[in-house]
Amino acid sequence: MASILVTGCAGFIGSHLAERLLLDGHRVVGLDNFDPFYDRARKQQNLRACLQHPRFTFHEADLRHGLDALVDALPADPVEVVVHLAAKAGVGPSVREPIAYLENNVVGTTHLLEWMRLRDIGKLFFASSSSVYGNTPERPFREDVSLLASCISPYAASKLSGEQLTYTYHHLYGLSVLNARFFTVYGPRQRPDLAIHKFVRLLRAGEPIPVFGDGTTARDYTFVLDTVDGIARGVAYLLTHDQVYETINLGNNRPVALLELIEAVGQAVHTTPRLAFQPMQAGDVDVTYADISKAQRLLGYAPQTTLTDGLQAFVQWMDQTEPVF
Ligand SMILES: O=C(O)[C@H]1O[C@H](OP(=O)(O)OP(=O)(O)OC[C@H]2O[C@@H](n3ccc(=O)[nH]c3=O)[C@H](O)[C@@H]2O)[C@H](O)[C@@H](O)[C@H]1O
Repeated sequence: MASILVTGCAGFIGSHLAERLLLDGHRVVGLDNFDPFYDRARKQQNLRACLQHPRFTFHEADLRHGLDALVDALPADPVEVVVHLAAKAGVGPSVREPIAYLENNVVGTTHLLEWMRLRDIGKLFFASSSSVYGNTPERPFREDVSLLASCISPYAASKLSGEQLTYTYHHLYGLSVLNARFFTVYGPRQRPDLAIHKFVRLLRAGEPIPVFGDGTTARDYTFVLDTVDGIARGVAYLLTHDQVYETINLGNNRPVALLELIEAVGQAVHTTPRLAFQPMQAGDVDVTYADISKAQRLLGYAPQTTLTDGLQAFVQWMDQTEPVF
C-alpha cells in the first residue's frame, strides 16, 4: 500500500481514479480547488463514495496560491506518488482566457513541483493532453514526434509547458516522471462542457446539435475507466521504478468522426439528431489518433470499452444523476 496524492480529485477523471486507487489498497489524499468552470455540487457528488472511505482524506486548496498555501493545506504524512490531474480544462475557452490557463496549468504546476521538492516526494504522474500534437500530419501520433510548432491553443501550450517543467525537475532533482497524454476522455461524470455530455443534454431537450466544422473532424474518444486503468498502471510503474522520465499516449487508437459520434449518441438516447453546422472552433484540432504501443509495452495498457458500451454507461449515469442538480 502506498500513499498517493491526487490533484483535481473532485473532477471527472480524478474522482474515478481515487476510487480505483482505494480499491487497489492505496491511501489517497485528494486535493481540489473546486474551480467554478462548472458547478461545485457536481464535484461534491463525484467525491461522495470516496469521502466515506477510511483511507481517503480530502483537502481544498488552490495550486495558484503558492507553496505556503500547499504546505498549510496538506498533511505532513509521507506521500509516495503525486498524480497531477488538476488543471483548467477545455480547448475553446482557453483561446478566450489564455492567462487563466497559464496561471493554473503552468504556474500552478510549478508550485506543486516546488512543494514536492520541499517534501522530498520523488514520483509524479502528470496528466497531459492529445492537444499537444495539434495538427501534426503523421498519424497515429507517436510520443517521439517533434512538437516544435504544434500547439494551436493556449490549453495545448499550457500542457506541453507542463511536460517541459516535469523534465526540468527530473533533470535538476531526479524526479521520476510519467507524462500521459489523454485523448478526449468520456463516460460517467464527464464534464458538462464536453461534447458527449452537451449532445445528450441537447437531444433530451429536443434542441439541435451545434456541429463545429463540416463533421469530418475526428477524436480518439477514450472511456474514463480505460484512462483510469492506464493511470493506475502508471502509478504501479512509478512505485517500482526510479529515475525514470517517460511520456505516453493513453488513447483508444480508434478515431471516430464527429458525425459518426453524433449518430452514436443519438442511438444511445433513441433520438434522431438535428444538426446545426457552425464554423470550426478556434483552437480545435482536426483529428486525434493515439499510437498506444508504448503504453502497451511499458504498462500493459489495453483499453477495453467500445464507443457503444461507453455511451451506454454515460447515458445510464446521466439518467441516475441529472435530477440531483
Ligand atoms: O484530448 C484532449 O486532450 C482534449 O479533449 C477534450 O477536447 P476535445 O477533443 O475538443 O473534446 P470535446 O470538447 O468533447 O469535443 C469533441 C468534438 O466535438 C466537437 N464539438 C464540441 C462541442 C460542440 O458543441 N460541438 C462540436 O462539434 C469538437 O469540435 C470536437 O471535434 C478536452 O476538452 C480537453 O480538456 C482535452 O483534454
